[in-house]
Amino acid sequence: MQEDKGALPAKETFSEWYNDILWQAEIMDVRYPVKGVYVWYPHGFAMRKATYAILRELLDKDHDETLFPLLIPENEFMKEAEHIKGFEEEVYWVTHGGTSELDVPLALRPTSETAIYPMYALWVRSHADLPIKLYQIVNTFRYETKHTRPLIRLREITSFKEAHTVHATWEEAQAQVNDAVDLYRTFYDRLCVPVIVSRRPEWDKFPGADYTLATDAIMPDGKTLQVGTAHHLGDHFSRTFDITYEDAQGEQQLAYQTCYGISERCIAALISMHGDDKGLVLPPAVAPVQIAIVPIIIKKREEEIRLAAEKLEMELTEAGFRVKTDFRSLRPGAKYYHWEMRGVPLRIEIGPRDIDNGVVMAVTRLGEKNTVTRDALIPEVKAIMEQFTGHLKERAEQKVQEQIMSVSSLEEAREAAGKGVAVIQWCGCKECATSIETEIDVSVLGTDVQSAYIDDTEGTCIICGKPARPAIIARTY
Ligand SMILES: Nc1ncnc2c1ncn2[C@@H]1O[C@H](COS(=O)(=O)NC(=O)[C@@H](N)CS)[C@@H](O)[C@H]1O
Ligand SMILES: [Zn+2]
Repeated sequence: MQEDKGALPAKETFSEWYNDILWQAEIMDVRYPVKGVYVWYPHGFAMRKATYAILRELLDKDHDETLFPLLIPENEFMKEAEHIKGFEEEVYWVTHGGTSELDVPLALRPTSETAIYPMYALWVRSHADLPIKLYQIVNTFRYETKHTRPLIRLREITSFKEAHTVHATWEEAQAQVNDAVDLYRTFYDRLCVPVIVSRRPEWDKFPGADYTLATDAIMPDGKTLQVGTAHHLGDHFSRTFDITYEDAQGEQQLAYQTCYGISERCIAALISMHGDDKGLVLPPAVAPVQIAIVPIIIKKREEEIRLAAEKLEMELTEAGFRVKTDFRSLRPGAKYYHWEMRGVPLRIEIGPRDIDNGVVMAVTRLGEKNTVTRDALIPEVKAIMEQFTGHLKERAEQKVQEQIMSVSSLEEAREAAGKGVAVIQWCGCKECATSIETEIDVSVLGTDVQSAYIDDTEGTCIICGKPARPAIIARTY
């Protein structure tokens, strides 16, 4: 890719910064000629690969990965009334095979309940077949009419992890939803992204669910991004798709289900929360390049310095790091700029003086300088990397703490919603929520909030004065 792409906008002009970083750090090419559909650059794709490797590691502990077809026949898609209502405006249809019209139109999966559950009905016979815990990571299609945005609001969701589980009882499904939320917390912790978990209001739950627990990240502009959801489906789908099992007494019972999903919004969140005016700042766990070696060449000792750099790269690679040595004929400063833009957590400089003194200079992406003794290279680099991850977490937690504000009046809530998440007391009824949402142009994100920064005190509703519980409100993506 061409080197000089002009200056990155300052981070506080977040929207411009976000669009530009996708190009400057070679994450996505947004020039593909279909709205809401984008192309992964190799660097972005390597980030996706490392990020989803963490998600798979966590899921594979007690799920199996699988793959269902993309195409869903209309008769199956149209079976569950709530689900249809929720998706009929969003689903793409395939109506022809070549020049001949299909006898049954086929939906491009917006999510895969209606592809998977007819098969679950064939697979589930006895309680011994339960629980089923499967997931797939696929592309899904939603005809989004709101403003589309790379990684945030897509028409082709390229990295849609959807898990679908089947259980013998409502309680077991409830426990699974809680496990799913715990898994999401662990996943986002590994990305150093703080999240807030809450129960979506009834009118905002997943179509066909009993309830939805959502995971929200607070973006630098104060708007929240829903970066994961877990749904208790009750027996709504098992009734519709006849997923029943024979219990120990030989009786036919309806199964209980959950589903939970994450998309590439997880990457949007990690780019946005950690990045700065110089570009990406990536947690080592997801950085395609974890260490950039920059040799400081002087003519008369060029060969020796080159050899020393190659040796460094070999040792660090053998120790399991993802390393790149930059031998390009550019000034060191231009090389620093290049790797900082790509969010490389650690740069190692090696020049003639370093070789003479048996050291290397290790500089983290946050500008922390460490003189590392050459012989203790691996343990010291490992320690610096762990420390760097810790600093990223602290920095993100600090920022999020400033963006959560408990308020006791609508005026204060309006003020807070411009900067982040406002915690208010809400009685839980729709009328009060509607007046809050219309009055100060926010969404009621949810209740039963699980966050270290929000204590669960009782109070009186900000609108009607009735007994209330904490609820979070914010502007959202
Ligand atoms: N148009 C979109 N672009 C990017 N991500 C999206 C889009 N729509 C939804 N998502 C993400 O995908 C997650 C799961 O989508 S969902 O509709 O809430 N849930 C489901 O589809 C359920 N079947 C669980 S897999 C959401 O929490 C959100 O983070
Ligand atoms: Zn009220």
